[in-house]
Amino acid sequence: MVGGERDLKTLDRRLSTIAGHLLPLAYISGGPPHIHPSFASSTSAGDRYRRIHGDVPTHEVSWSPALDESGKGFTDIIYQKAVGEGIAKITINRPERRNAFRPQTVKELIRAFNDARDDSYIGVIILTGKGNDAFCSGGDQALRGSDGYADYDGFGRLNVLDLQVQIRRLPKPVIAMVAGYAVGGGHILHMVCDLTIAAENAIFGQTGPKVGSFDAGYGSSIMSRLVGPKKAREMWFLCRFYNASEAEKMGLVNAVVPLEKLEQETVKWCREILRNSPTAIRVLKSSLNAVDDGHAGLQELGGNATLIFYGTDEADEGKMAYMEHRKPNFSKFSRKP
Ligand SMILES: CC(C)(COP(=O)(O)OP(=O)(O)OC[C@H]1O[C@@H](n2cnc3c(N)ncnc32)[C@H](O)[C@@H]1OP(=O)(O)O)[C@@H](O)C(=O)NCCC(=O)NCCSC(=O)CCC(=O)c1ccccc1C(=O)O
Repeated sequence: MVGGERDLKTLDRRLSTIAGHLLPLAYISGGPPHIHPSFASSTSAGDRYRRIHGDVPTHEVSWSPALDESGKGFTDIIYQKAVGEGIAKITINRPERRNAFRPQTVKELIRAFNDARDDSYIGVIILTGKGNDAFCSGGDQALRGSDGYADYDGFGRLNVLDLQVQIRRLPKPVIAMVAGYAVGGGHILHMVCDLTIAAENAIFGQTGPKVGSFDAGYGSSIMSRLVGPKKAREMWFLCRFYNASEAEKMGLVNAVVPLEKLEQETVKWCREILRNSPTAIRVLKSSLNAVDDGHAGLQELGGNATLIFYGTDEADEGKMAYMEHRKPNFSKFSRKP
């Protein structure tokens, strides 16, 4: 093949690739056609990715109980890991209180999230609530005192704020799996998760101003990002509840599925993520949070750059020179344009 012919073929191939990525006209004029998330696919039938990888498996997941390094059990949560796949599931287990959290609940959640972060086999974490009535109804109002929420030791705390930061900084995707109520501090917990899969019976909303509370941190700023400043004011000022399909339209959730399919669909999303590069996912999570998280967000993103840089010969040359008491030879590394 002569040069010109080859160039034309390359151009033709590139044009068809670009065309494949463009939205169909119907999308642009009338918005996307409604595809039930269960049937939505990451790839079009017959494309190369699908031929190589096949469909995302939908077989039933098998959970086994998990502990953290302390070996201590949990009372307020259930911590599980999927057998043979990198998924952890953390369940708030106070259904008699609509999964309201107390300081003990939050301490246990922090322990479980820490463990899932440290376990290199785990790539995705699901946060959910026990039963079908509630994901989480926020702070346990029966334990609220003048200095926060107090349980065993009598000291008031707002340790759920530490949990929110932990979820944001955790370098693995966290998926909120919501059935029933996600209200008050429970609504904020789902918002700080990376993705939310909701059952058709899910109900979302803030209640703080009704019960003399508010979250002026992530609960306000992240919400404003998710649903827009006007809608965020509506949610906080009026304290209305929104059903799953309203929440989906507002951009609060990624998908709405029948209640009986909730875990199956959530696990499918986990499996789809687990097929992808963990480092790409890690850096993307920190970059998607970076602007909103200010210096802490940049620090997280910057830490990822350092982590990746340590894997290069250039960084290794610096370390080896120090260890061998010699000058580093950085001249062999190009100053890339
Ligand atoms: C969730 C409901 C809408 C469910 O209604 P329904 O299905 O009819 O059930 P009920 O009969 O109301 O509830 C069953 C049972 O559970 C108890 N319960 C439910 N929620 C709580 C709760 N949050 N605290 C304590 N107890 C709760 C309820 O009393 C019943 O018990 P009985 O013994 O049978 O009476 C509805 O239950 C409801 O509206 N719940 C209250 C929701 C709420 O207002 N939550 C608190 C919002 S404020 C908050 O979460 C602050 C949290 C916080 O820590 C914080 C502080 C400062 C900054 C940030 C944060 C933060 O981000 O979290």
